[in-house]
Amino acid sequence: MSSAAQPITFLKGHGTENDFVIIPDPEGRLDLTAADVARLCDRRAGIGGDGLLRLVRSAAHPEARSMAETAEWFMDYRNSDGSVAEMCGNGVRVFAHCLERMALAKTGDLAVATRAGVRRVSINEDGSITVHMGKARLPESEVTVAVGAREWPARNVNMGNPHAVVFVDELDDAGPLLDAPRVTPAEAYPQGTNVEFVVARGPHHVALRVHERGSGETRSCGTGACAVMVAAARRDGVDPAAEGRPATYTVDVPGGRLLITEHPDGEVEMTGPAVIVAEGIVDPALLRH
Ligand SMILES: N[C@@H](CCC[C@H](N)C(=O)O)C(=O)O
Repeated sequence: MSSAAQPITFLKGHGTENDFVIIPDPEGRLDLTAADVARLCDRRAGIGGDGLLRLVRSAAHPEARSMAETAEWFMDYRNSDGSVAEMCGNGVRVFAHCLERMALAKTGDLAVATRAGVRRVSINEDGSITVHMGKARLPESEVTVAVGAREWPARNVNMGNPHAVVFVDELDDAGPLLDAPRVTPAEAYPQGTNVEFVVARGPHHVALRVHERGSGETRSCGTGACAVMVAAARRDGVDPAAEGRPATYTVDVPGGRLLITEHPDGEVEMTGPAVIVAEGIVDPALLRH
């Protein structure tokens, strides 16, 4: 059934102010085009969001069917320009919170299928949510990020989706980030990348700004915070695999705070909030274009 033919129920939520339009579509009946997603995420003409989370049963989605035995639910994540991304760290917390609120999951543990694979999620008693984000990959490629006339060396970190992590003196050094930073060489990121600018705040404590692929500057990025934690740890000479003990960093984002732990086996765990702020019905006219 086409998305424009029927009223669509939505929720609006955020994780550290990385905000999402959430569309429950358990049986995978909606065909949301990139233009539909961009309309829904438009902050003036639509509902508004950095991205869109569609809740679909894994068994009902061709990209997730193979994960259906381990994870009942698939997070179909799109950026606000309608592009598809492999993973969204803040999104997966909001996704799990939404399942719990809709009585589709219980407090405790659940598995969520994503394009980057299955992620284990724990809904904690205090309302915070912990996600096992998988292992960071650190391709050795030399990468440069430039904004206007300034440029910096960057670390290439992959958390299922791509990141270029830049250490700067001040978070304002990169200016207003109205356009995507230039990242070279282009071959390091064949599908484009998210870019994080990072400053140290204290021992095991950093702060970031992020320009997201497909969404622009946002107030938080969960996968970005994980990429930053791993890059900052290596920069500080901290390597849990070599030391045999986990390392935890506090990562401040413009919209709040995330706690990120890297374990000796390389697994990265993220804990942070998830909030639902509204529910409603989309006027089908919004998607008639
Ligand atoms: N905000 C997200 C990341 C969303 C995807 C990203 N823009 C991409 O294209 O990879 C997060 O919290 O991780």
